[in-house]
Amino acid sequence: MNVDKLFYENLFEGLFSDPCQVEFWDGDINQFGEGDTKFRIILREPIPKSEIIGDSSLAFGEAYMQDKLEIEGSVREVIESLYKNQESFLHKNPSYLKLVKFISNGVRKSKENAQYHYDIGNDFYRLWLDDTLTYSCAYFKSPEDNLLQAQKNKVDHILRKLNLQKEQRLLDIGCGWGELILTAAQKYHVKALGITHSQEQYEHVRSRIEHEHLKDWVDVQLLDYREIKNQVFDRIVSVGMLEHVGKEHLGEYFATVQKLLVDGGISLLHSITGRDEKGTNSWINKYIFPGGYIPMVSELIRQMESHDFYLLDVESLRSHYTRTLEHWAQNFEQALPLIRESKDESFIRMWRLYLQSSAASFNCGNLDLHQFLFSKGPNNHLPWTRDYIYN
Ligand SMILES: C[S@@+](CC[C@H](N)C(=O)[O-])C[C@H]1O[C@@H](n2cnc3c(N)ncnc32)[C@H](O)[C@@H]1O
Repeated sequence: MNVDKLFYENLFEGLFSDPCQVEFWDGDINQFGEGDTKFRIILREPIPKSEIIGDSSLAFGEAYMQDKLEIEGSVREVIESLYKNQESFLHKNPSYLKLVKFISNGVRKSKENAQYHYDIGNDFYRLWLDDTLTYSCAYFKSPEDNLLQAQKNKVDHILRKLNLQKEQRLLDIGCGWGELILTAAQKYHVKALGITHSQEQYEHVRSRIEHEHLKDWVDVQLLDYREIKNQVFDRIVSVGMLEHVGKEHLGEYFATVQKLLVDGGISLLHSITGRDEKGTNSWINKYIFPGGYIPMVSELIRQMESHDFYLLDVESLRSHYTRTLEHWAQNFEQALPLIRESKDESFIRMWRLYLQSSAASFNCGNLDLHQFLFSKGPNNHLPWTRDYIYN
């Protein structure tokens, strides 16, 4: 028997928690696990052993992108089947435990990283996000909520938590396509500033401000969170942006919020959180979110304490992110004929893997989503119960 095949057979043996088949490049088919096969992996050509040993996530992710590896069945189920067998997965993929390399996300690098992900066409994002182009975990108050409703629920939920008062100044760090700042100005009559690194988001928000006649209330600027000078805010919110900051810069993020918030001011941080210090997956880091780092809850709470913030409330929305990703992944597949007009197959396979593997990670609990509410110094004006958020 060919030595390469033995390597693969050892690798796949006991790797998945479900029975599956692997079809090799020469037509040989191996069954792993007993019972009805849940999925089938087709290796159209061998992936070099050195690549798998060096970094299995990267090696298999790239093989999938390049169509050297095909999956018959659900991509998400394959990844969940891996994650559910955590011990065997880690034993066979020691490279997975490597700590993330030091990443220096200075202002210039952060901008470059953000533009890599976001400036690939608003038309592309329009095809699979909801109409408000909200690109973060939604909030499904009822199982019947569609994605648009759930994204609006999320924005409302956050704005309620912030306990906004008329004429207050609100800063949104990483405002995306602007739904939160526009809604805040319309519903609560606050003065809102949104910042983003993405040129395309910036132009979209500017045109929404114009169309919705909100020039006196809402502003958007192309700025890094470290570039805001000579201004203070009563409320600071950041939704789905901290994941871009990087482990080495978390302190800088909290120091910035500390500097920009008035005494007694309130901030809400909505971020993906992880369960170990690895912080990110190497394939995701190379192809989807360069410079990204998923912090642990404990790291964030330590940062809040060392920057003298008062933690008010923490909420997990993990299952809501699984469902959000299911919506995005389904919209993405439905939009494929249109996506194919501007994107090639390797891009499509890359995004499919990103959306499906993220859904698997949230569903298996490797990733979570937390909203943290905290104040600069004690705030004695907030209502005494959480009723103000829910009523
Ligand atoms: C996942 S999107 C979330 C957008 C929006 N908050 C939402 O919920 O739809 C992340 C946002 O963070 C912004 N961003 C990333 N790095 C940034 C930085 N260093 N300074 C300011 N904004 C940044 C991106 O430009 C993008 O707008």
